[in-house]
Amino acid sequence: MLYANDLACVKGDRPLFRGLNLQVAPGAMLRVAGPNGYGKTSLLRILCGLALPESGEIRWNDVPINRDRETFHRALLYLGHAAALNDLLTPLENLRFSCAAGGDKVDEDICIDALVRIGLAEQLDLPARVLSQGQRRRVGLARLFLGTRRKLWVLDEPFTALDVAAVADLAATLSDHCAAGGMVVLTTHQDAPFAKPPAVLNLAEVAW
Ligand SMILES: Nc1ncnc2c1ncn2[C@@H]1O[C@H](COP(=O)(O)OP(=O)(O)OP(=O)(O)O)[C@@H](O)[C@H]1O
Repeated sequence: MLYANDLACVKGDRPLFRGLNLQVAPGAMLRVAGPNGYGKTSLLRILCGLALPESGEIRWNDVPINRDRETFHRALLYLGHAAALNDLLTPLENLRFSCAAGGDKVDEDICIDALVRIGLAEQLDLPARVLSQGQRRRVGLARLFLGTRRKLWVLDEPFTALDVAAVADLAATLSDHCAAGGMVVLTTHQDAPFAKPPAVLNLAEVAW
Protein backbone atom coordinates (compact mmCIF):
# COMPACT_ATOMS: atom_id res chain seq x y z
CA MET A 1 0.00 0.00 0.00
CA LEU A 2 1.27 3.49 -0.89
CA TYR A 3 0.17 6.39 1.35
CA ALA A 4 0.90 10.08 1.09
CA ASN A 5 -0.14 12.29 3.92
CA ASP A 6 -0.52 16.08 3.84
CA LEU A 7 2.03 16.65 1.07
CA ALA A 8 3.00 20.14 0.03
CA CYS A 9 5.24 21.05 -2.90
CA VAL A 10 7.05 24.25 -3.85
CA LYS A 11 9.23 24.53 -6.95
CA GLY A 12 11.65 27.44 -6.99
CA ASP A 13 9.51 30.23 -5.55
CA ARG A 14 6.31 28.72 -6.94
CA PRO A 15 3.94 26.97 -4.51
CA LEU A 16 2.21 24.14 -6.36
CA PHE A 17 0.02 22.09 -4.02
CA ARG A 18 -0.63 21.46 -0.34
CA GLY A 19 -2.79 19.27 1.86
CA LEU A 20 -2.49 16.42 -0.64
CA ASN A 21 -3.44 12.96 0.63
CA LEU A 22 -3.61 9.76 -1.34
CA GLN A 23 -3.54 6.05 -0.97
CA VAL A 24 -3.08 3.33 -3.54
CA ALA A 25 -3.98 -0.21 -2.47
CA PRO A 26 -3.05 -3.45 -4.25
CA GLY A 27 -5.14 -3.74 -7.41
CA ALA A 28 -5.72 0.02 -7.69
CA MET A 29 -4.87 2.49 -10.42
CA LEU A 30 -4.64 6.23 -9.70
CA ARG A 31 -4.57 8.86 -12.41
CA VAL A 32 -3.00 12.17 -11.38
CA ALA A 33 -4.78 14.86 -13.40
CA GLY A 34 -4.52 18.62 -13.72
CA PRO A 35 -3.63 21.39 -16.13
CA ASN A 36 -0.08 21.89 -17.44
CA GLY A 37 2.28 23.10 -14.75
CA TYR A 38 0.13 22.12 -11.74
CA GLY A 39 2.75 19.67 -10.49
CA LYS A 40 1.89 16.21 -11.83
CA THR A 41 5.48 15.30 -12.67
CA SER A 42 6.65 16.91 -9.44
CA LEU A 43 4.21 14.75 -7.46
CA LEU A 44 5.27 11.52 -9.18
CA ARG A 45 8.92 12.29 -8.46
CA ILE A 46 8.08 12.97 -4.81
CA LEU A 47 6.11 9.72 -4.57
CA CYS A 48 9.13 7.83 -5.89
CA GLY A 49 11.54 9.49 -3.46
CA LEU A 50 13.35 11.28 -6.30
CA ALA A 51 12.45 14.71 -4.91
CA LEU A 52 11.55 15.90 -1.44
CA PRO A 53 8.20 17.48 -0.59
CA GLU A 54 8.08 20.80 1.23
CA SER A 55 6.24 18.93 3.98
CA GLY A 56 4.31 15.71 4.45
CA GLU A 57 5.14 12.04 4.45
CA ILE A 58 5.04 9.06 2.11
CA ARG A 59 4.75 5.52 3.41
CA TRP A 60 5.13 2.20 1.65
CA ASN A 61 3.46 -0.62 3.58
CA ASP A 62 3.38 1.60 6.67
CA VAL A 63 7.10 2.44 6.57
CA PRO A 64 8.24 5.96 5.61
CA ILE A 65 10.00 5.59 2.24
CA ASN A 66 13.10 7.39 3.46
CA ARG A 67 13.48 4.88 6.30
CA ASP A 68 13.80 1.82 4.05
CA ARG A 69 14.59 3.03 0.55
CA GLU A 70 15.89 -0.32 -0.60
CA THR A 71 12.66 -2.21 0.02
CA PHE A 72 10.64 0.57 -1.57
CA HIS A 73 12.84 0.82 -4.65
CA ARG A 74 12.73 -2.94 -5.14
CA ALA A 75 8.95 -2.67 -5.37
CA LEU A 76 8.96 0.40 -7.63
CA LEU A 77 9.21 0.89 -11.38
CA TYR A 78 9.28 4.55 -12.41
CA LEU A 79 9.19 5.64 -16.04
CA GLY A 80 9.62 9.38 -16.57
CA HIS A 81 8.04 11.30 -19.42
CA ALA A 82 11.20 11.39 -21.54
CA ALA A 83 12.69 8.09 -22.63
CA ALA A 84 16.16 8.07 -21.07
CA LEU A 85 18.01 6.26 -23.85
CA ASN A 86 21.64 6.13 -24.84
CA ASP A 87 21.47 7.11 -28.53
CA LEU A 88 24.47 4.97 -29.44
CA LEU A 89 22.97 1.76 -28.03
CA THR A 90 20.32 -0.41 -29.66
CA PRO A 91 16.87 -0.86 -28.08
CA LEU A 92 18.00 -4.25 -26.76
CA GLU A 93 21.18 -2.80 -25.23
CA ASN A 94 19.23 0.10 -23.74
CA LEU A 95 16.65 -2.24 -22.22
CA ARG A 96 19.29 -4.55 -20.78
CA PHE A 97 21.18 -1.56 -19.39
CA SER A 98 18.10 -0.10 -17.69
CA CYS A 99 17.26 -3.52 -16.19
CA ALA A 100 20.80 -3.94 -14.89
CA ALA A 101 20.84 -0.39 -13.50
CA GLY A 102 17.56 -1.11 -11.73
CA GLY A 103 18.90 -4.37 -10.29
CA ASP A 104 16.68 -6.66 -12.40
CA LYS A 105 18.43 -9.75 -13.75
CA VAL A 106 16.59 -10.46 -17.00
CA ASP A 107 17.64 -12.88 -19.75
CA GLU A 108 18.33 -11.49 -23.20
CA ASP A 109 15.58 -13.68 -24.71
CA ILE A 110 12.99 -12.15 -22.40
CA CYS A 111 14.16 -8.65 -23.35
CA ILE A 112 13.88 -9.52 -27.04
CA ASP A 113 10.37 -10.92 -26.51
CA ALA A 114 9.34 -7.70 -24.72
CA LEU A 115 10.71 -5.51 -27.53
CA VAL A 116 8.99 -7.63 -30.18
CA ARG A 117 5.74 -7.55 -28.18
CA ILE A 118 5.88 -3.76 -28.06
CA GLY A 119 6.42 -3.53 -31.81
CA LEU A 120 10.18 -3.06 -32.19
CA ALA A 121 11.03 -6.33 -33.97
CA GLU A 122 12.43 -4.41 -36.95
CA GLN A 123 14.45 -2.00 -34.81
CA LEU A 124 16.26 -4.41 -32.47
CA ASP A 125 19.68 -3.69 -33.98
CA LEU A 126 19.35 0.00 -34.81
CA PRO A 127 21.01 2.71 -32.72
CA ALA A 128 18.39 4.52 -30.63
CA ARG A 129 19.24 7.85 -32.29
CA VAL A 130 17.44 6.79 -35.49
CA LEU A 131 14.20 5.75 -33.73
CA SER A 132 11.01 7.77 -34.00
CA GLN A 133 9.56 9.40 -30.85
CA GLY A 134 6.97 6.65 -30.53
CA GLN A 135 9.63 3.95 -30.94
CA ARG A 136 11.83 5.63 -28.31
CA ARG A 137 8.86 5.66 -25.98
CA ARG A 138 8.31 1.96 -26.59
CA VAL A 139 11.87 1.06 -25.60
CA GLY A 140 11.24 2.50 -22.13
CA LEU A 141 7.81 0.90 -21.87
CA ALA A 142 9.23 -2.52 -22.77
CA ARG A 143 10.24 -2.82 -19.09
CA LEU A 144 6.55 -3.25 -18.29
CA PHE A 145 6.46 -6.40 -20.41
CA LEU A 146 9.34 -8.19 -18.70
CA GLY A 147 7.28 -9.96 -16.09
CA THR A 148 9.48 -8.69 -13.24
CA ARG A 149 7.58 -8.54 -10.01
CA ARG A 150 7.68 -4.84 -9.24
CA LYS A 151 4.43 -4.05 -7.52
CA LEU A 152 4.17 -0.31 -7.96
CA TRP A 153 4.39 1.24 -11.41
CA VAL A 154 4.66 5.04 -11.52
CA LEU A 155 4.36 6.24 -15.09
CA ASP A 156 4.59 9.82 -16.35
CA GLU A 157 2.59 10.26 -19.57
CA PRO A 158 3.13 6.65 -20.73
CA PHE A 159 0.77 7.01 -23.72
CA THR A 160 2.52 10.00 -25.30
CA ALA A 161 3.55 9.38 -28.94
CA LEU A 162 1.98 5.91 -29.07
CA ASP A 163 -0.39 4.93 -31.86
CA VAL A 164 -3.92 3.66 -31.21
CA ALA A 165 -3.00 -0.03 -31.12
CA ALA A 166 -0.07 0.58 -28.76
CA VAL A 167 -2.29 2.67 -26.45
CA ALA A 168 -4.80 -0.21 -26.29
CA ASP A 169 -2.07 -2.78 -25.63
CA LEU A 170 -0.49 -0.66 -22.90
CA ALA A 171 -3.87 0.09 -21.26
CA ALA A 172 -4.56 -3.67 -21.19
CA THR A 173 -1.13 -4.33 -19.67
CA LEU A 174 -1.70 -1.77 -16.91
CA SER A 175 -5.17 -3.19 -16.24
CA ASP A 176 -3.73 -6.73 -16.07
CA HIS A 177 -1.02 -5.57 -13.66
CA CYS A 178 -3.70 -4.20 -11.32
CA ALA A 179 -5.89 -7.28 -11.73
CA ALA A 180 -2.89 -9.33 -10.55
CA GLY A 181 -2.59 -7.21 -7.37
CA GLY A 182 -0.18 -4.59 -8.71
CA MET A 183 -0.60 -0.82 -8.40
CA VAL A 184 -0.32 1.93 -10.99
CA VAL A 185 0.01 5.68 -10.53
CA LEU A 186 0.08 7.56 -13.82
CA THR A 187 -0.41 10.89 -15.50
CA THR A 188 -2.02 11.17 -18.88
CA HIS A 189 -3.75 13.87 -20.84
CA GLN A 190 -5.60 11.33 -22.97
CA ASP A 191 -8.29 8.76 -22.37
CA ALA A 192 -7.17 5.16 -22.52
CA PRO A 193 -9.29 2.00 -22.67
CA PHE A 194 -8.65 0.64 -19.16
CA ALA A 195 -10.62 -2.39 -18.00
CA LYS A 196 -11.84 -0.27 -15.04
CA PRO A 197 -11.71 3.53 -14.92
CA PRO A 198 -8.90 4.64 -12.59
CA ALA A 199 -9.44 6.77 -9.49
CA VAL A 200 -8.58 10.40 -10.26
CA LEU A 201 -6.61 12.88 -8.17
CA ASN A 202 -7.03 16.36 -9.63
CA LEU A 203 -4.20 18.68 -8.61
CA ALA A 204 -6.39 21.68 -9.39
CA GLU A 205 -8.31 20.75 -6.23
CA VAL A 206 -5.23 20.95 -3.99
CA ALA A 207 -3.53 23.88 -5.73
CA TRP A 208 -1.74 26.14 -3.26
N1 LIG B 1 13.44 23.04 -10.37
C1 LIG B 1 12.45 23.89 -10.61
N2 LIG B 1 12.58 25.22 -10.34
C2 LIG B 1 11.57 26.07 -10.59
N3 LIG B 1 10.38 25.70 -11.09
C3 LIG B 1 10.22 24.40 -11.38
C4 LIG B 1 11.23 23.43 -11.16
N4 LIG B 1 10.75 22.22 -11.55
C5 LIG B 1 9.50 22.43 -11.99
N5 LIG B 1 9.18 23.73 -11.90
C6 LIG B 1 7.89 24.34 -12.23
O1 LIG B 1 6.91 23.70 -11.44
C7 LIG B 1 5.69 23.63 -12.17
C8 LIG B 1 5.17 22.22 -12.16
O2 LIG B 1 5.95 21.41 -13.04
P1 LIG B 1 5.53 19.91 -13.38
O3 LIG B 1 6.45 19.42 -14.44
O4 LIG B 1 5.46 19.14 -12.11
O5 LIG B 1 4.05 20.14 -13.96
P2 LIG B 1 3.06 19.14 -14.72
O6 LIG B 1 1.72 19.28 -14.06
O7 LIG B 1 3.65 17.78 -14.78
O8 LIG B 1 3.01 19.81 -16.15
P3 LIG B 1 2.69 19.20 -17.62
O9 LIG B 1 1.22 18.86 -17.66
O10 LIG B 1 3.02 20.35 -18.53
O11 LIG B 1 3.60 18.02 -17.82
C9 LIG B 1 5.96 24.21 -13.55
O12 LIG B 1 5.52 25.56 -13.57
C10 LIG B 1 7.47 24.11 -13.66
O13 LIG B 1 7.98 25.10 -14.49
